[in-house]
Amino acid sequence: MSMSTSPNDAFHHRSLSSVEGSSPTLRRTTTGAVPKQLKPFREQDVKILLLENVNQAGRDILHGQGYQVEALKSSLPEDQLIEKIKDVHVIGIRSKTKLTSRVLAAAKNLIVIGCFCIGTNQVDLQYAASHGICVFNSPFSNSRSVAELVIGEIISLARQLGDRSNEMHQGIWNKVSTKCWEVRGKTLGIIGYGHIGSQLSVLAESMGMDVIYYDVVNLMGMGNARQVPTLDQLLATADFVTCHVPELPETMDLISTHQLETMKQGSYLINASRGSVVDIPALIGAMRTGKIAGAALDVYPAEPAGNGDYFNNNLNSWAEDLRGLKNLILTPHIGGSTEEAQSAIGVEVAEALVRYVNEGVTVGAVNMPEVALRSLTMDEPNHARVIFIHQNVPGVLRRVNEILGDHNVDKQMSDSRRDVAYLMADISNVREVEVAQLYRELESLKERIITRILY
Ligand SMILES: NC(=O)C1=CN([C@@H]2O[C@H](COP(=O)(O)OP(=O)(O)OC[C@H]3O[C@@H](n4cnc5c(N)ncnc54)[C@H](O)[C@@H]3O)[C@@H](O)[C@H]2O)C=CC1
Ligand SMILES: O=C(O)CCC(=O)C(=O)O
Repeated sequence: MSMSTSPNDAFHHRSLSSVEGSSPTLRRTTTGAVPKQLKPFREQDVKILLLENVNQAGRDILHGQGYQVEALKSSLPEDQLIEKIKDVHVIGIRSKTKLTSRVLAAAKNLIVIGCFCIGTNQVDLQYAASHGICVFNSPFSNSRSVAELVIGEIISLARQLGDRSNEMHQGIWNKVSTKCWEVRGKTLGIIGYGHIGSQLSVLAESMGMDVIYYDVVNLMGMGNARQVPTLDQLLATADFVTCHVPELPETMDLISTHQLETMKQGSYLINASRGSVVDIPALIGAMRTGKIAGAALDVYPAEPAGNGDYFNNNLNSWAEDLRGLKNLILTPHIGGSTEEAQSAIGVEVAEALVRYVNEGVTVGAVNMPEVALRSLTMDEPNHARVIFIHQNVPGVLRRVNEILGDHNVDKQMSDSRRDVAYLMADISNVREVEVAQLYRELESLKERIITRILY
């Protein structure tokens, strides 16, 4: 049975008591009616693959639905991923699993991807959308954790804490104050003033720093922070420069030789965004000359799939040069790795996946139009929810409404995003045989990407 499409399986509703006991998404509607769980499938038929050690809180929510959940601690190399993804309906990943068009082409049953992180650059979002695969992420559950890590790094770099600690671990007492600074009164330059950048701005000002930021969008500064018109102006003014932009073609090597030359003598660079944003060989050169007095890197162009002694020249050709530098903090992509962030992300993304699988709701999706209708309730036993993902071309809605026309459409919503449109309609008083007929008719439309009927 293909869970994404078939309405033909036996009607299957859990008893109310078992639903209430287990469902984290169960809530009363504003009228007090209990939402009906919409399922054309048995929960145990829904196959979910979770990679990269998704937090237990998220796993519990998915297990609680009765889905089949396989959770692995690390990511998978492409060929193994292609094998594994073949029969799953849902995949959950973090930042390391690359869901390329090649991988997604093998995922014949996949209807939804959960990125248990902020970044979605690891997924071919357009390919996914054009194949009706919805993608969710957690847009800000780990922002505070990243901002706090950066605050720790600013102070650590200013005081050369990494070096002093390493020396003490080797038995060396090296009490120095030369080129060690307070951060009070220094200028922090934030590149990318989104969720993380703006949170960091507030924390930095509370330590007495002046904050400037550069962003491609005009944004209101928090507190006394000021937006500057060019990246070069930020680089020439800031004592500490920190990057919080997404991975995009425009942010590739955003900090390279010219930008490092533009920075102040003896300034510091932090990158906890994506490894492609900083040209690391150029940074190595700038640190060797003393132009850059210290740096902190949390992200790298190539990162290993799991934990182990992988940070060497086989992974990135310059890794051993980096490891030899002074006042350089290297962390293994832990910006969002706190208990608080991981459990919040686990809950947020798992709930979005459950809402999508069970109710077809796309609110919060990063590659699909956002569509929601209020939940069907137990008071509406013979209602069905039609979900029709289709190419966004003229005439489709007319044909869909011709098919739905013999039924009472209680409510309907449709929206589009680029080439893909998403229609959701609740129809009342339908019999199972009619559901199957509706399904067949919608499937026969040439613009159809995915049809799902939930009841
Ligand atoms: N190290 C880690 O563990 C983590 C890393 N991240 C990375 O941090 C990035 C930023 O996260 P958020 O602040 O939540 O994203 P966000 O989307 O809230 O903010 C990004 C900001 O960058 C701006 N921007 C885009 N292109 C730009 C450019 N060329 N120059 C200047 N500004 C530009 C945007 O206008 C936006 O204001 C994420 O995309 C992700 O890659 C996120 C979480 C954890
Ligand atoms: O912790 C993770 O797996 C990834 C964090 C990250 O880079 C993100 O949220 O974009």
